[in-house]
Amino acid sequence: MGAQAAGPLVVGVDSSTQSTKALVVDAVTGAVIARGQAPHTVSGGAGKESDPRQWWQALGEALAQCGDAARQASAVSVGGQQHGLVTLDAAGAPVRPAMLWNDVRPAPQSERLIAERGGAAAWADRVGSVPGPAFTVAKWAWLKANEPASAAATAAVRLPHDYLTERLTGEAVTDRGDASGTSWWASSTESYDAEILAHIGLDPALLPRVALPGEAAGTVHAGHLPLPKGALVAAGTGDNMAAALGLGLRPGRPVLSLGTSGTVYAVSTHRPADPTGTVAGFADARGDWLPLACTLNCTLAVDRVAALLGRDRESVEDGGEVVMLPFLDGERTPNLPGASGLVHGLRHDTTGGQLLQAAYDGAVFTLLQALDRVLDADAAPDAPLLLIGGGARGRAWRETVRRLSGRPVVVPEARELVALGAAAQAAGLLLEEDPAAVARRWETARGAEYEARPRDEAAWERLTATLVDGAPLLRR
Ligand SMILES: Nc1ncnc2c1ncn2[C@@H]1O[C@H](COP(=O)(O)OP(=O)(O)O)[C@@H](O)[C@H]1O
Ligand SMILES: O=C(CO)[C@@H](O)[C@H](O)COP(=O)(O)O
Repeated sequence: MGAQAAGPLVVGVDSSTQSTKALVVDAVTGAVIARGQAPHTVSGGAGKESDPRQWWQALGEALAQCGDAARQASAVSVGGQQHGLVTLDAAGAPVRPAMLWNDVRPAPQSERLIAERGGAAAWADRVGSVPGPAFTVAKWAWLKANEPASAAATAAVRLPHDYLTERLTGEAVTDRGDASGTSWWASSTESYDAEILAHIGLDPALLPRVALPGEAAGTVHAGHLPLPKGALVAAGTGDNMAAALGLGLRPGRPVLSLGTSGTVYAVSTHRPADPTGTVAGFADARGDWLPLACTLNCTLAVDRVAALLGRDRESVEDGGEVVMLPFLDGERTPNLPGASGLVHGLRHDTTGGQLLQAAYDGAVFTLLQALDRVLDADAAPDAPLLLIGGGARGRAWRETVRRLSGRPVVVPEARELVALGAAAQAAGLLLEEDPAAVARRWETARGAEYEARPRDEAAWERLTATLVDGAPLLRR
């Protein structure tokens, strides 16, 4: 147990790629009273899949670690990894494992869908995003083409967070934030797009209701989790939208998140529609927008390079001119689903530490390249970057971001911003307040500030040139 509670308790959940994290939080002060975490298994190889039942089990374990505090909660909310395709049969059991956001097998379906419905600009204009392989629409098309029996047996389609919300409440409910990562929810109309659903042969009756911002999904109905029956359950949202809530973000404040995925985003008052597909035009959980770019290769890729080199993740070294594009899983930003890692400029005197630093540089470069596209007129050009996610705890990550961005960086003290954002959503529901205002009251964005350093232009140019010159290899 952590601090003593002064107000009612709320639970915030982050069901992300690698694990479920649960926080019990004082709704008035934001003090974290208890926390728990339990791991998930992700399949290796070409496909990335997880069993949704394991997320539910992990949720139970993480809540159990919170002890009595979870049993006293008045409201709960679940933030979850975006885009995952959860297919359930008529009894609510998974037809097959969920296909995750980082599963690049639907690349051919993504290309076909873009071409069949007027090209990239038409998609961006209509739904807000160009549907790359990450988007749920491409995953459903892959399932129809490759496993028609599984598609035919599907009686309900869910995203990870609303699968868990439904198991908690018995209600089929999602929210605009996570729905905007499907590409069958259109940002231009803020509703499911009947024409796109007809095009991919998905019956709208299989989808959950989209709750309005601030609306409840229901109450806890299942007795088998350590949560009080009847506690309020908020609609929940995608993990990046939850982190935006958790930081109490105002429009124009840039965030860089270093986790299983790398993401850069900012809240915007303008509906995004990037025809290049670099920026996903997500909705946020409140009624604004969340333009975001996401990479597939972030902390796991750099940790893998460190392991290959037999080095601790912090033992980087300056100098040399070696460049690495650590696209171990293919890449989403830039859209190179078939790519693998590329090293250029290796010399006899290149050290292991320099090679590891090159992996950090490559991972951070791809995110920062997308940042300029993410930021719009709402953003001040020199606004400090909020650095979050597991990687934000690492010195090598932080110093790489400072050296390649040329911006000041703030690392919030609060660690679990997705779970905190879900907790703020639950508190907002309970106290009838704006969840972002709740998070600002909790001062979740407070943290150590690091001043801007001049950008390392030479490294930036080497990375840009390697990406351009390496294109034929990366596109294979
Ligand atoms: N102290 C640390 N320094 C650097 N990286 C860290 C540290 N602690 C955790 N990480 C990295 O954070 C990653 C997990 O980040 P997290 O944001 O929790 O993941 P997820 O995106 O699945 O929620 C791990 O893959 C690990 O590489
Ligand atoms: O696909 C995206 C964003 O579009 C990812 O950010 C996922 O939402 C997975 O998040 P993490 O497990 O890294 O938190």
